[in-house]
Amino acid sequence: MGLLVDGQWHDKWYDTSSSGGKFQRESAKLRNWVTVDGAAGPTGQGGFKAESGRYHLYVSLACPWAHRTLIFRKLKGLEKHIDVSVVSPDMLSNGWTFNVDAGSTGDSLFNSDFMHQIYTRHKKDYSGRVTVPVLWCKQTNQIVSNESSEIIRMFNSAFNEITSNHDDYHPAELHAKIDSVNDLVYDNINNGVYRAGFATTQGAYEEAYNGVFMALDSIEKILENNRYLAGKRITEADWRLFTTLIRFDAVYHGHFKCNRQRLEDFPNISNYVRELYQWPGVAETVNFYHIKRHYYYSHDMINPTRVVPAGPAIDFNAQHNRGRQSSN
Ligand SMILES: N[C@@H](CCC(=O)N[C@@H](CS)C(=O)NCC(=O)O)C(=O)O
Repeated sequence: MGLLVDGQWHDKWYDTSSSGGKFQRESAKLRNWVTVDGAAGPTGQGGFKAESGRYHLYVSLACPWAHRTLIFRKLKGLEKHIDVSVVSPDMLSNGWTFNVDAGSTGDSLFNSDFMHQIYTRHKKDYSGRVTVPVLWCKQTNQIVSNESSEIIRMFNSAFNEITSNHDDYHPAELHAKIDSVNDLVYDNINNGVYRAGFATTQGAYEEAYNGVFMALDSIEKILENNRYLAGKRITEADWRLFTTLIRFDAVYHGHFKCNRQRLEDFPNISNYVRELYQWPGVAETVNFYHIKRHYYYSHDMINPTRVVPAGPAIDFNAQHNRGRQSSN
């Protein structure tokens, strides 16, 4: 684990000493948008027109943020149009690697050894964390975006004319609702589990832990009367939550100490996560070997023996009861 400073790799864990033991996530720095006609998006530069074969996605199958982009690539029929390289689950002194023996597909564009080489290929003297996902433009040889929440919005709409898939997971009439659910889920659940797991003081951990379960209790209530988080219709808010939920009992409950309850103990959430897991194409994006191996093996300051737990045994293919809610 580390970061680039003026293009040089430094092996360095997150510094929580100046923040009272709190983990603070660095915001993503590369924020251009692929658009239908190449016009600039809400942030960054223009020039990235949606075209088949022009973009490449770098992901980890362990990472919940990268997982969102893989799900949208599936749901939106983009597999033929956007190819993918998968890093190894082991993120050690060189950060993410393309070590094929350790579970990577290799870097199919440049045959690089390390993900940080993709960032320095983009900009020789890049400074910052080397995160996945990354959307790469093969035509201009640069990173378009390293922000998953924006990559899924590009995938949701920019390629519709190419794929003829007009499914919309961010419909205009639900923007406000989706934003409010996303705020609750991002701070307290998606990032909340990391804030609990990477906290280095008791107080910072407990604050994050309380947020995780406050938000899960709210979600459990929402799902009592609504099939999905924004009502009747599945939206990006559901997929953004799903990638944390599917990892929860396997990793966040134990490794990140989010252990008031397992998700299996929440009747609505546990059925809902099964419905989403069983959604066509989605199970293929979930890889529990990469998920467990990454966290338990890479974070040796949390788990110094690097022993990866064998369980839990959970059947995500079991029948769910969703669809019986009075949807509103
Ligand atoms: N804001 C980013 C966050 C991505 C992120 O933090 N990815 C993690 C993997 S789960 C990572 O690559 N971490 C490496 C690091 O922080 O050095 C997004 O949502 O795309």
